[in-house]
Amino acid sequence: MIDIKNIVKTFGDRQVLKGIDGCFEPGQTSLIIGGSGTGKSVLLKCMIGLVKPDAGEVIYDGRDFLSGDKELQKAIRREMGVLFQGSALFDSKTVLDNVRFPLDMLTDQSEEEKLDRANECLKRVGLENAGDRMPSEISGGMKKRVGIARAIVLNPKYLFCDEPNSGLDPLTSIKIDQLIKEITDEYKVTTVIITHDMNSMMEIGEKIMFLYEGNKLWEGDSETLTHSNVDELNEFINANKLIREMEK
Ligand SMILES: Nc1ncnc2c1ncn2[C@@H]1O[C@H](COP(=O)(O)OP(=O)(O)OP(=O)(O)O)[C@@H](O)[C@H]1O
Repeated sequence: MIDIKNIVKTFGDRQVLKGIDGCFEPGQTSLIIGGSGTGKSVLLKCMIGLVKPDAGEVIYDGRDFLSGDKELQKAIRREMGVLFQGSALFDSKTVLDNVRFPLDMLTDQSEEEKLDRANECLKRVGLENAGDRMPSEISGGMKKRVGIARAIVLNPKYLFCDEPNSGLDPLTSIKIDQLIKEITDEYKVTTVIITHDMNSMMEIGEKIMFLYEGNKLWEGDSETLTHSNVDELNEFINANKLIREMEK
C-alpha cells in the first residue's frame, strides 16, 4: 500500500500541488485523472522520487520514502516498476536487452538467470518471439508491451504508468489496460496509472483520483465516476466523451 499525505509542490511562484492526500491499495489499478497541467505527472514524480515535494509524506507499506535514509530509499526504489510515457526504450538495444537492462543494473544474477527472467517477462506480455527485434522495427503497442515487460522484470511491488495509452489506437489501448490490470491482480501489485482515457477510467478504474488545479477534488471508482456532483469532474468527463465521439 502507498499512502501519500499533504503533498505540496511549487515551481517558481506557481503552486502545482496544493496538499494532496491519498491511498493506493495492492492488487488494485488506481488512476490519477485530470486535465492538462493539473499536476498529475508532478504528483507521480513526487511519489517515485524524481521530484522532491516541498512538504508531505510518501509512505510505502509503512516506510517513509522521503525522509528515509539512502539505503531505505534505494530498497524502495528497487521495488518500483515504471512505465514512462512513450515507453522510453533504448533504440540501440534489442527488445530483449531493453527488458533485461534493470537486471543488469540492479542484480548480480547470472547470464542464464537474466535471460530466463527477461524471456519470461516478454512471454507474459505476449512478445516471446520479438526479443531479437529492435524498437524501431515494432509497433507502438508492442513498444508499450516491452515497456511493461521491463517495468515488471524485477517483480515490483509498485507499478507506475504515465499515460500508458498515449498514441495507441482504441483496441490496442484496451489490450494494454487489460494487461496492466491482469499483472496487478496476478502479482498483487500496487499500481498507479495516470490517464486521460475515458475507456480506461470505466474499465480499470478500481480507484480514481481526480485532480484539478493542484487539488484532489474527487475520489471514487468507475461506478461512481459519472454520478458525482463535482462540476469540474463532470465537465472533464463530458469533454472526454466528446473527444471519444469525435475519434469514432
Ligand atoms: N520541472 C518543472 N519546472 C517548472 N514547472 C513544471 C515542472 N514540471 C512541471 N511543471 C509545471 O507544473 C504543472 C503541472 O504539470 P504536470 O506535468 O504535472 O501536468 P499534468 O497534469 O501531468 O498534465 P498533462 O496531462 O498535460 O501531462 C504545469 O504547469 C507544468 O508546466
